[in-house]
Amino acid sequence: MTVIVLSGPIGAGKSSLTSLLSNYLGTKPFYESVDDNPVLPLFYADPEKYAFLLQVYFLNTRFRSIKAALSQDNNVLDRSIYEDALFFQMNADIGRATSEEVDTYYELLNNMMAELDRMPKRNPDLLIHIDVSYDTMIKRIQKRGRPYEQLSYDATLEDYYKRLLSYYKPWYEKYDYSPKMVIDGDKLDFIASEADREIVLDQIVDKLKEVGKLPADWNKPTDIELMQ
Ligand SMILES: Nc1ncnc2c1ncn2[C@@H]1O[C@H](COP(=O)(O)OP(=O)(O)OP(=O)(O)O)[C@@H](O)[C@H]1O
Ligand SMILES: Nc1nc(=O)c2ncn([C@H]3C[C@H](O)[C@@H](CO)O3)c2[nH]1
Repeated sequence: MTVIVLSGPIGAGKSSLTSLLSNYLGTKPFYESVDDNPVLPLFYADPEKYAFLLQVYFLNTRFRSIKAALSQDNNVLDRSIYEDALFFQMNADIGRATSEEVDTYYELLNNMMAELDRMPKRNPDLLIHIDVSYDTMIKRIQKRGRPYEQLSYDATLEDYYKRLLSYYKPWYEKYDYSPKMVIDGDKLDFIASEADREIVLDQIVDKLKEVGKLPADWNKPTDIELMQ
């Protein structure tokens, strides 16, 4: 049984790959709460005021998801608790958190991670990081069309998104909770191209085999459904 966590910038394709992969492997998907997240629009309207609240909201939902995922041991998560501090630290670095909020956040996060350390299954089996350039990221954000994420809503989002991207490389290098791999999200269009879809799924299956986590009873499906 496997627990796979995905990572990557906004619009990289994590939700899309989560649905594809969970169908392909016959596992359960866990999606990040976005459209039902009441704090997200508040954050984009007034980031200084809502950065801490939004982070606590995400941290709480991510803690719930990773605990359920590790307990059930047969899942794909479209973003996980391991990425939470990347967002918070980046927002803190641009002055959107007081030092008391920073201290409280890290204390809470450390408490949660210590809880995970006490679980029978403590870590995921694989991290799949989707790497995208700024151009791809912005195209996908436009394609998906959430109003408050558009540059036309707030021109300063360009800097925010570029800064966010710059935090991912060091984060990925440091991540050591499980084996990891990168998917080239600029080159491989696993939505529109069936050939690219095959390549991405083959890469993931090969990696799962390499780390001894491809379930022995798994059979390659003949028909890959995209549940979008
Ligand atoms: N490889 C791809 N090729 C082309 N379009 C894609 C690809 N992956 C995702 N998309 C499209 O880009 C948009 C964003 O994708 P998705 O919602 O999966 O991203 P995400 O990484 O989950 O984003 P977020 O971080 O905001 O939750 C969607 O409209 C999706 O159809
Ligand atoms: N500030 C902040 N912290 C997070 O942990 C976080 N996780 C996701 N997001 C934002 C990015 C997309 O708009 C949208 C969907 O990913 O939610 C976050 N924003």
